[in-house]
Amino acid sequence: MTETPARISAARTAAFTILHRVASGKGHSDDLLHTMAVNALSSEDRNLTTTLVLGTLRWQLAIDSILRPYLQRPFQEMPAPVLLALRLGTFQLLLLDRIPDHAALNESVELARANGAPHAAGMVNAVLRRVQREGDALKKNLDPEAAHPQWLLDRWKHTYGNRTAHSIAEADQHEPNIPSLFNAPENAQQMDDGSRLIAELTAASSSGPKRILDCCAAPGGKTLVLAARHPDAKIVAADLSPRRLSAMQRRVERAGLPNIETVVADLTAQQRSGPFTQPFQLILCDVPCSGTGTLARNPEIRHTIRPEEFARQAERQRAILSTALSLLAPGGRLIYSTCSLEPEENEDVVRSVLGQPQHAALKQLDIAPLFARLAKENILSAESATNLRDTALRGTTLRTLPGTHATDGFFAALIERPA
Ligand SMILES: C[S@@+](CC[C@H](N)C(=O)[O-])C[C@H]1O[C@@H](n2cnc3c(N)ncnc32)[C@H](O)[C@@H]1O
Repeated sequence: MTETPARISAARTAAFTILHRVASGKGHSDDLLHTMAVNALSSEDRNLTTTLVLGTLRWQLAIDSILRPYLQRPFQEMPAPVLLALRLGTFQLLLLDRIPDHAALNESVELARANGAPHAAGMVNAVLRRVQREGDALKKNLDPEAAHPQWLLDRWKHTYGNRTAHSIAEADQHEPNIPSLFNAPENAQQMDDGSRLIAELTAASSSGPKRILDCCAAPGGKTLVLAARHPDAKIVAADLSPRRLSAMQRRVERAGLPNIETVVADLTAQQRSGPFTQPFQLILCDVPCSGTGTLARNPEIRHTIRPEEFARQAERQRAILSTALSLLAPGGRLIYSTCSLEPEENEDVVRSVLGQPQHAALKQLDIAPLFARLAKENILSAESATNLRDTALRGTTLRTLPGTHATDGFFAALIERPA
């Protein structure tokens, strides 16, 4: 983190540094907001840093369309620090009521000056003063839809209808919901409700499995739920990334769970050796995905994602699902899940893989009865279970939607290999 010049607060310096790294493709906001440098800030500064980073990234597209007519040069020709200072300043002026205008304005000018653009300080000052003056009119144009790429919004409108697409866009502009879906917290692990729902549905889909496979396990939140629900099972937690898996291994050790074995493996390739020689009665296949259901939590995804990405993701997802299904024991069950809103990564993947001749024996089951089972085990209230059954199903699959449900957007399909 760069040193804080006297006239710039620690929070704004930290936010600027993180936004600069995100814009240069040098890290994800979520990781960068949890570094030692940020943890060393006071809790007030840490909170402000988080608000500034996530808020600016969430509103960036709408802010850019406000700024564009005020600028004499196209964005591409503008030095990154100038653009970032303008975005940060505009975000505070238009969207953060508790920040005094003079702090938002002056510190943004100083940020541009201190980060290699002293010549642009006058311009940043003039543009932000205009934003301040015209603030009331500009605020009316801050539409959540304008904060998303049009092509992505059009996809959601096509898949879910205009009204639902609008509520997804609205939900993306707010802090994610605090976990509240389940009756009791799980292991005091920080886990969002959508992720936990996937883990609980997986655990509930099988009784007394001897061997469980978590195919794409790191950082391991769902594995820990599976271990808590099936303490007598042997759990193999596989992941391609040694770095993510070793962080997971430390988490597993802290939780004191000897029944989890972590293993580095590429599940796009068939696996026959080591822990994969015996089949599994229960498999979670929580594949890597575009993450379009998590834009409130991961706001920058909307700035980097491209339409052609879904086909690339789907190719890898089909390969992983196919490997996982080949490891499923007779009578065994598998949950395929993503945090993507795109059918190409969800229903289409399941349909395509189940259509392959080697998987002809497999059957897709209705996921709905699992809600009742979670209620029966007092993991969900009866009311939540009924509500999910009535609102979070698309055909036989789970489909949670930001704005409709108090969770990120998750998909899950249940597959069985008949005994
Ligand atoms: C959605 S995340 C899994 C989250 C995890 N299930 C949890 O709840 O904490 C997807 C994971 O898949 C892993 N991955 C990506 N490609 C893989 C592959 N070919 N084989 C196995 N794991 C892979 C990534 O490293 C990442 O950790």
